[in-house]
Amino acid sequence: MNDVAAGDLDAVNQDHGPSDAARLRRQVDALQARVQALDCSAREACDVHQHLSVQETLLRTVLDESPDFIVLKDHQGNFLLCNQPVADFHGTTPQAMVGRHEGHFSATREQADQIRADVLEIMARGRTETVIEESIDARTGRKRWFKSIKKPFVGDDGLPRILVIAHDITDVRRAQEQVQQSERRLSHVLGATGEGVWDWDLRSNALQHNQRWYELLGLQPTQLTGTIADFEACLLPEDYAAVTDAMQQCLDGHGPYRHEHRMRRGDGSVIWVLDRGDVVERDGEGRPLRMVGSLCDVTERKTAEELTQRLAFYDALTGLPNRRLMFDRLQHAIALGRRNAQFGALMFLDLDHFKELNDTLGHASGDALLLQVAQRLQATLRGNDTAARMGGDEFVVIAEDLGHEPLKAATAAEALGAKLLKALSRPYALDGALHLTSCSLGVALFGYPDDTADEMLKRADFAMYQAKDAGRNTQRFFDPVMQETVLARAALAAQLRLGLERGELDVYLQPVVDAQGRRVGAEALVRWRHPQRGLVPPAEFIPLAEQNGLIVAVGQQVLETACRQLVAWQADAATRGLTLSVNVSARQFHQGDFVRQVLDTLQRTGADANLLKLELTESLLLGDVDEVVRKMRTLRARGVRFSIDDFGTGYSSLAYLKQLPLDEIKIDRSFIEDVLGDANDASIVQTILLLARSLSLKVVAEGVENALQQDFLVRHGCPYFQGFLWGRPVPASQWAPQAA
Ligand SMILES: Nc1nc2c(ncn2[C@@H]2O[C@@H]3COP(=O)(O)O[C@H]4[C@@H](O)[C@H](n5cnc6c(=O)[nH]c(N)nc65)O[C@@H]4COP(=O)(O)O[C@H]3[C@H]2O)c(=O)[nH]1
Repeated sequence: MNDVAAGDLDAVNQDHGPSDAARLRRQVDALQARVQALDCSAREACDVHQHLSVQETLLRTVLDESPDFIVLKDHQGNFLLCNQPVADFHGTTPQAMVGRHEGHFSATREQADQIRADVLEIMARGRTETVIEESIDARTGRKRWFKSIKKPFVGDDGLPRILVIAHDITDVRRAQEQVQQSERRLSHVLGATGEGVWDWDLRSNALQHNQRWYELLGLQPTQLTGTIADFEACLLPEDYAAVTDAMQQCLDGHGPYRHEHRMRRGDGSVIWVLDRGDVVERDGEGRPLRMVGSLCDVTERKTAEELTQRLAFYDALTGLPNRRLMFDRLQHAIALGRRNAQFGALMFLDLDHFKELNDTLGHASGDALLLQVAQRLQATLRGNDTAARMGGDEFVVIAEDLGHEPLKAATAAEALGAKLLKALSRPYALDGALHLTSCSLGVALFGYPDDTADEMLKRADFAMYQAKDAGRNTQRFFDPVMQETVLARAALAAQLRLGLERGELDVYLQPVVDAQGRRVGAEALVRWRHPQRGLVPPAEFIPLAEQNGLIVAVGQQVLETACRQLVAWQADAATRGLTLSVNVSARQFHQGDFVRQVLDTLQRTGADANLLKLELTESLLLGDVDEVVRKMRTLRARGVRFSIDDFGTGYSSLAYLKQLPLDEIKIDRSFIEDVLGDANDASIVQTILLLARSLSLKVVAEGVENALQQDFLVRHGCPYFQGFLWGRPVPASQWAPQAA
C-alpha cells in the first residue's frame, strides 16, 4: 500500500505542483499511520477474540458438564444463557433457549408464569435466595425437584439479571417421601391396632407421641412438657422402680424393653399397659441415643387375669386365701423359718356346731357367719400372719416369727390362739338377731429341720380334733410336751390373777450399801406366796405377767407396798432417809396413766418422792424416746429418781443416756460374777464406772457375793453395792437394824 501511495504522489506532483504534493504526503502519512494502528488493533482484537473463544469454549464445557442446571436470565425472565442439562431437560438446545422462557418449552403456562413471576420478584428484592421447586422433565414427562440458588445482579446495560443454579434433589426427595409414606403407613397400622407410639431422644430427653398415645392416657399435648418426665409422671409410684429397671436393661443393651404396668390417666383413672420398645440409635461407644416404642391398653386382659387369679387362689365368699394359696404360703413360711431359725405356728380352726346353724338358719346366714369369722380373723392377726379358708367352716392361720425357742413360740402361739378364740366367741349379728358360736383350734409348731407343709397340716388337724374332744371352744397343741407347758403356763397365769386378788404377793427388801458397808437404801423385790408351791421367784412369774398384762397390777401393788415401807421407815431415825428402789417393767411404764399412778400412790401413802427410785431396764428406753423422756421428766420434777437396771446388757447409746434425767446406773450382776476371773468383764465394769463418773451418775454394783469382788470394785471407785455379801432379800418384817 505504501508503494501505491508513493506512485500516486509522484502523479500529484506532476499535475498540481509541490505544495499540493506535500499536503497530500502528510495526509498519506496520516492515513498510513491510522492504517498501521488499525492493523495493530485488528491483530489485538484477533488475539482477544481467540482468547475469548477459548474462554467461552472452556466455560461452555464447564457449564455443560455440570450436573446442576445453570441459567442466566434477563430482566424479563427470558433465558440469556443455559447449560446443556437445562436444554436436555426441556428437550431442546441451549442456543434455542436463548431469548425465550420456560413457557416455550415443557412447562405449563401457569408454571412458566409462576417461575417468571418468582424470578422477577427475586430480582426486585435483590437478594440471593434458595428455593425448592418442581418441574416436569420434557423427556420423561415426570416431575422432578430442584433446590435452586437464585442470585440477582445488574448487567452491563444497567438492567437486572439473575443467575440460577438448580440442583436436582429428586432422588433425595423421593427417598424422603418414601420414608414419610412408610411412617404414615406404620402410623395407620399402629392406629388400627390401638398402639400409642413414643419416641424418646436421649440426647435432649425429648419425648414425642402419636395422637393415640394422648388418647390412651386422656392427655392433651399442651398439658405435657414434651420430655421423659411426662411418662414418669403417669407411672404409679409403686411401679416406678420396676419400669425404670426394665427400661435400663434395654438401654444397657440387654434386648428389647417389654413391661406391663399401670399408668394414671389425665382423669385420675388407672389403666394397665403393655409397653414395648427398643433402642434404635447408639453412638460410636454404644451409648443409647434414641429409643422408640409403643404401648397398648391391656386393662381388660389384666382385669380378667386378676379375676382368674383371685378365683384360683382366693376364696370367693370370704376373699381369704384358699387352700392352694395357703399351702404355698405355708411352704414358704416353713422354709423362711428354717433359714432364720424362727419358729412359727400353724393353726387349724373349725367352727363348733356350724352344720346345725346352717341347717336351722339357712345357707345365707351360714355364709354371713363365715364372712364375719373371716373378718374377725383378719382383724385379730398381725400384718404378716395369714388367715385362709380351707373350705366349709374350716379356717387356717399361719403365724410366723414367734421366736427362736420352741417354748417361747408355743407361749406366743397359745396367746394368739386365746385371742382368736375370744374374738370368734363374741356374738354374731345374723338376720337381725345375735348368735353365739365358738371354734376349736389345733396348733402345730413348725421350725424343726424336717418339717413339711403336709405334715404340719395333718398335725394341726389332729390337734383340732383333740380340741373338739376336749369340749370345744378351746385350743390344743399337737406336741404333748408343748401342750403340757402351755397348759401349765395358762394355769399359772390364772392362779396369779387369783393370787393378786388374794394378796399373795409379798415385797422383799435387799439392802444397798456404800463402800463402808453402811445401808443407804434397799431394792424392793416381789415374791409370790403360792398356796401349794410355796415361794415362787419373780423370774418364773414376771415374764408371764408381762405377757398377759398382769404386770401392771403386780407393779402397782409393789409400788404401793414400797411407798408404805418408805413411810414406815420415816418413823424410825435408824431408817429415815433410806431410799427404796422399785422395778418398773416396760409394759407398766408405757401405760398411758403411769405418771398419774405413781403420783397418786405417793400422795395416797404420804411417801417422800425423793426417797423413791424407779428402776428401768435398758430395753424400756428403746421405745418412743420422746414419751420416755417426757414421763421421766414429769416424775423427776416431783422428786422421783431414776436408775437403769442391768446396765451393760442392753443397747444404751451414750448420747441418749445424757438426755435422760437419770440418777444412777446398776451394773448387771453377770459382770460382777466373773469380775475377778474374766478380763473382759473386769474391763466392762471399769468402763461403766468411768462412764458413770463422766455422766455424774451414781453406780450400784449388783450381785456382790464376796469381799474380793468388793475390793476390786472399791479399788476402781465403785461407791455403792448390793448383794448377798450384805444380805439376801428378806421380808420387810425381817429388815434388821443396821449392823454396827
Ligand atoms: N446370785 C445372786 N443374786 C443376787 C445377789 N444379790 C441380789 N441378787 C438377785 O438379783 C436380783 C436383782 O434384781 P433385778 O436385777 O432387778 O432383777 C429382778 C427384776 O428384774 C425382777 N423383779 C423382781 N421384783 C420385781 C417387781 O416388783 N417388778 C418387776 N417388774 N420386776 C421385778 O425379777 C428379777 C429377779 O429378782 P430376784 O429373783 O429377786 O433377784 C434379785 C436378787 O435376789 C447376789 O449376790 N447373787
